[in-house]
Amino acid sequence: MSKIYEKAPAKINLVLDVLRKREDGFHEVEMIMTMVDLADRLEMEELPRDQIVLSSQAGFIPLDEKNLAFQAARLIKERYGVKRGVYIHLDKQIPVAAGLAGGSSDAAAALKGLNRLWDLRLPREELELLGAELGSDVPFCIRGGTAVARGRGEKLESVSPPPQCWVVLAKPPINVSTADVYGKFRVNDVKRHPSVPRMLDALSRQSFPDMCAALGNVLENVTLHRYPEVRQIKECMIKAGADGVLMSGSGPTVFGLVSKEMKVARVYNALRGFCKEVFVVRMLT
Ligand SMILES: C[C@](O)(CO)[C@H](O)COP(=O)(O)OP(=O)(O)OC[C@H]1O[C@@H](n2ccc(N)nc2=O)[C@H](O)[C@@H]1O
Ligand SMILES: Nc1ncnc2c1ncn2[C@@H]1O[C@H](COP(=O)(O)OP(=O)(O)OP(=O)(O)O)[C@@H](O)[C@H]1O
Repeated sequence: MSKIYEKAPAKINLVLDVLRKREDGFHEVEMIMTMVDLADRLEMEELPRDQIVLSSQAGFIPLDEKNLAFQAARLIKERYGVKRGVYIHLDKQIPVAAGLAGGSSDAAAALKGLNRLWDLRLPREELELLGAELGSDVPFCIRGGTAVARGRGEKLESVSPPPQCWVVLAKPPINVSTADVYGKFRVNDVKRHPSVPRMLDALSRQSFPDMCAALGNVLENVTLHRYPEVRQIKECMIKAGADGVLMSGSGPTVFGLVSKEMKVARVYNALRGFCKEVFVVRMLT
């Protein structure tokens, strides 16, 4: 029986701005997201019975309907009346509740993989619409590449990829709930909104220094205020010589952009003193 494999990469937010709180409780955002080369891997295989079964080597994530990959499989199966079963093995590499969209990317990979396994031939736009039902970051994870995201994150416009560089990711041992961070966020407290056009200009000119200067995330202050260790990680990365440093999503992962290979080891080693989960990756361009 044939197996299908899908990679589920992590995302970082180069820009995350919040414009206002909406009537439906979500926030109107303006973000620029891009994928990095740290990925979960999903293996999908037909089951002889009509059931969704999920397994993982990671002991710390739910494997039932609370898992976003499970929810994705159930959604596509029910929506298109598929009467077949699937066994999904999730090789989890992306830290959980980290601001790296790990669960969202698993859901996206499950939708893409099952579209192939069950020969549904759904166009990408339809998968993105399905993905939006599972979470605000899922449509971007289906699209991949680099994109501006608006609305609650589901309205996408693909843009130029960032200039190539090293990305050091550091996640302190705390789990941050996205709902909590948005819940504590007050748009009137924002002193300076990051500029999406400025970042787009840096990307279109492939200017690494200008990209670093245009980084910005308005959720950072909420998480930094609550978790001083995130602030310490930022300071440590800057001191160690990272060229641009920002918290990703609602945190707590902080990423540092580094252009010169000889500087990467210094940043990595400095961070290892603070937290166990440190990764050196490349942008997925
Ligand atoms: C922080 C980011 O990861 C940045 O990319 C996203 O904005 C959040 O994306 P996500 O984790 O896929 O978010 P969802 O699962 O859709 O929503 C989780 C919770 O975050 C809040 N939320 C999320 C997205 C948004 N635009 N406004 C919100 O207020 C809502 O309280 C929601 O209940
Ligand atoms: N496939 C999955 N992988 C990781 N966590 C999952 C998954 N499915 C459900 N979860 C649950 O979702 C919560 C958030 O996990 P996730 O890793 O997606 O957060 P995140 O990286 O902060 O996402 P985002 O950046 O989109 O806000 C965790 O509490 C976890 O138990």
